[in-house]
Amino acid sequence: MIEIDEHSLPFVRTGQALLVLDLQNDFIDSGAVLPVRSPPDLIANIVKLLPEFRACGPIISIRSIFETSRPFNEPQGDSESVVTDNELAPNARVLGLKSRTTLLKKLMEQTGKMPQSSNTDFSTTTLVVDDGPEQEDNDDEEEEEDDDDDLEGEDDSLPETFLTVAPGQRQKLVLPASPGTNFAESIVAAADIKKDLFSQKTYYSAFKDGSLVQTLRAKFVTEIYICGALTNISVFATAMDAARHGYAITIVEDCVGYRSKARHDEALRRLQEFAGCELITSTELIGSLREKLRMQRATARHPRPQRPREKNAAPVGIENLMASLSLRSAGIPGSTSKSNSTGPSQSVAGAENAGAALIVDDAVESPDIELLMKTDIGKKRERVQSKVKSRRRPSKSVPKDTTVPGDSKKAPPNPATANLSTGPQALEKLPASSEVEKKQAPGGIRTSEHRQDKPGPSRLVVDPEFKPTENGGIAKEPKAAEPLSASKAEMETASTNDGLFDLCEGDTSIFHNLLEDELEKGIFERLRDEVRWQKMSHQGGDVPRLVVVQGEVGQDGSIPIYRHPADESPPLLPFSPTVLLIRAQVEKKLGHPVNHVLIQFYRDGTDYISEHSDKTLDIVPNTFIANVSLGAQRTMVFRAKKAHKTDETVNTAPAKPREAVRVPLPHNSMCRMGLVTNMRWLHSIRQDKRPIQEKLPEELAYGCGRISLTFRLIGTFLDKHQQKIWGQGAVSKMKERARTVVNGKTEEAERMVNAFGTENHSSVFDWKATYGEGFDVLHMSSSSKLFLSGDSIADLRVKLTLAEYGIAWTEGKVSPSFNWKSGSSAKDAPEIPEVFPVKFIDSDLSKSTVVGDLAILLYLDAVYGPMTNKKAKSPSELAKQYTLMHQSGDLLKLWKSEPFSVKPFRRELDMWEGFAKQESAFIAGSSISLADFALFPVLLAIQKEWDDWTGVDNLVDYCSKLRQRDCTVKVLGPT
Ligand SMILES: O=C(O)CCC(=O)C(=O)O
Ligand SMILES: [Fe+2]
Repeated sequence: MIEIDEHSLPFVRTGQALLVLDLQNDFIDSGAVLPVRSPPDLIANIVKLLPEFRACGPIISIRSIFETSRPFNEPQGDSESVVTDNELAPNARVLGLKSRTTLLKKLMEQTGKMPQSSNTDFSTTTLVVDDGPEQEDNDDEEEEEDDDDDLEGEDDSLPETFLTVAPGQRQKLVLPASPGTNFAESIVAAADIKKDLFSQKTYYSAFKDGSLVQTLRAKFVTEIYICGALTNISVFATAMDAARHGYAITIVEDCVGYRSKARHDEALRRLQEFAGCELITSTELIGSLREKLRMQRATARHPRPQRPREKNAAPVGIENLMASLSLRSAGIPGSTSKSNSTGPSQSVAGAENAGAALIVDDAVESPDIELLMKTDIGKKRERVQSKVKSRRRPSKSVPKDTTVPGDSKKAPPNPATANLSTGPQALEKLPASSEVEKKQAPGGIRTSEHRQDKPGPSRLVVDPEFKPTENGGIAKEPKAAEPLSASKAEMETASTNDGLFDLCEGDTSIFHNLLEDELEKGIFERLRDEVRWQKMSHQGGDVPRLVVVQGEVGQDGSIPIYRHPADESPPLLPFSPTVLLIRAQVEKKLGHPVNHVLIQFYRDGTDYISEHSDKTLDIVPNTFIANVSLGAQRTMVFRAKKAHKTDETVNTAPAKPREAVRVPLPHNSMCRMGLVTNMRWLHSIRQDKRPIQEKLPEELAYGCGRISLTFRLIGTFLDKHQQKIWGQGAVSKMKERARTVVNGKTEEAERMVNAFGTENHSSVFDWKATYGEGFDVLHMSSSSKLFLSGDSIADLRVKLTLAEYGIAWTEGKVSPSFNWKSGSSAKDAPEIPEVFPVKFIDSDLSKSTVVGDLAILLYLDAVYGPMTNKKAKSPSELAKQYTLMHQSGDLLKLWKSEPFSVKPFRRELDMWEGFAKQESAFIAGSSISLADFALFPVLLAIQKEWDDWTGVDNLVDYCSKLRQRDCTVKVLGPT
């Protein structure tokens, strides 16, 4: 085997591209068939952005042309993800459809019938929604337009899913060679025909036709910016696909067009949540691009020292290689081109259209790191290496009537003193002493001043049995409280631990060397192999990291519950031994206990968590959130939230890129995040797709895997049956008055999701007003869940039944147990079976759960099957169905028997041939039944390997008939 020294490989700086989607006459022209008129400045914003972006990376304009009808939001393989009204929460749907309903009524009056529609965003919901009362628009962001669903005067009978036609329907849009597919004039005028690329697609997603990835690869693009139309259709499908390809994606918020604000918002929400997309405004992006160019010019004028290489390392070859290709430079002012691999390493690899995106910037440290950190693009470029930096901005005073758990009253730090050399010196800016011991804790938390057993900070104890204070158990709010900060003893520990302090709002710190040697040794591997990781899936894709939730289980079986907007949460398991040891150290540093941990495994640099604020509905006020990092170093990016419209600066301050602080999180460190920072800043762990030559050894350590443990002190609890809820974030603050949990997409769930949204975008957040009443919502998802077993026959049996009965489901996967030491599946985890049985969780209020394929079949048949709404089957019919269902197992057993013996197997096949030969259409009678769902997957599996089907012609016919059936096509695709 040839060993490759990764560090001697040529080093190429990767770049970004702008995708401009579907800006064609059918959508943009004054006579557009499906006009996209929101936001009103859409085209103006894009036109302004194009020349600015061009200087930094390729622009690829892509239009759509109809080829064949494309499925969307279906489970099968080539279906694409888009957002239609069906994906909206019920209230948003009412909002989104309000004016459409009026329109529809008009249309009905005109035509005397309903518009034809199949599988459109219009079909299922419009008919049932009345013009409800005007909903309050929760969105308080100044720059966003009002709900602009007003399509008065336009033909809205066309669905937005313009590449999908129902049988019998005529395609009206994006027809090949029609003027509607021409790029809009304004876009052509703003294009640079020599530099920009133009392409076309026949799917919603620009990636599905296959050539885009190659184009991007050839240009070393790893970051994609997307603009165009519609946010919820092509932009959404493209970004979802881009995420699957591993690109870092940013949506230019005011450069994506839509027809419905509700669908636009939902698409952006999902893109952030599921695809890790970031949002940026065109003004911010232009600011960043300019800053980047300025940096490049400065760099060109003052070449930086080359990254140290090992003495005998091979020379960097890519510059020579690229220089020898006769490619055009985009001619960026100030850029230099060097083909000398031994000189200072700035060089331009001038690929066609790539522009500055390929500038090789190989410096160890930027002389102007401050600047880089301010630019959004610069952030992605810059490597914060040995010099990490603590930046703060002046703490804004929080309005009196605002609940700010853990707010700071400290004097605003002077930004001028928060410079590169901060680091441990910043300790002097810590408050002189902790207020924690003195503070009146919220209801349910007892402060014990004198802990005899252990030295260290005083201990807060959350008691699930707590009696409420007069305001219902919550801390007296909205008094702005002192930050819960480290005690003096703690600070001393911290100072010897070389961390970073006073970050963001001054209440957030990084502690290095959290665990002592003895505990630290081998902890990554121990934890990795100890906890039972779960893959979570959302929208057909996996959440980009593995997760597990652990917590303190009370003697009565009660558990803390942390709610945030997600379709599903893994079940809470008791703290495992290694986690308990880490928790003890964390509590020491925090000065208060924690009772809940979300453990996440970022398997490599492509795993990430998108930008968010932690939701404080269930987090006890005046506490910290602790993120412990083990394994490979990653960077946490804090980005200040947009200014709130009540913020006095908002009308006077010019739009500028939002402040960002990048904090490296080394192995064995802990980020102690204060709730004021959480309120005013978003945080994320972005994808890190830099080539390994660019990464630091600590970023490459542990096979690039990182485990984070997010500890919180939770004040909301569930009883052991997970049926009753009480405490801080629930309606009842007292256990004695615990109320029944609410599941499904209810009005209360929607209010809770809206409240979460408010917390995510408000930099001044009124906890009491938003969360004070409490929510009893537990599971929000209304679709049923299917956890596949990996046994293809069992899984197919269930899926066919679901598809036949028209039950919507989303698939989850329970990750198999694995042994990270050997990289194979676990042999030494006997308590976890190798194959989990297939599990179905229904969408009913009690989330009825059935395990095992045949059990699920019986359940589905009983609850959703034809017997439930038609006349009951006769006992003899049922007897036949159930018996044959059972007997399909015998066939499977014989087929799988080791050693395989032909005779009994043949005999069994002949028996089934007998059933198939009977007049009836299906195996147990004239209609499809459980016997078919159970048998057909077995026959399909046999057909894959067994060739001798002589004498069983009826069985063969039976198989091909079932293979053509809708339910099978839905699950397996067409033959
Ligand atoms: O992995 C991390 O350190 C961040 C996790 C996080 O922010 C969260 O789970 O809310
Ligand atoms: Fe977080």
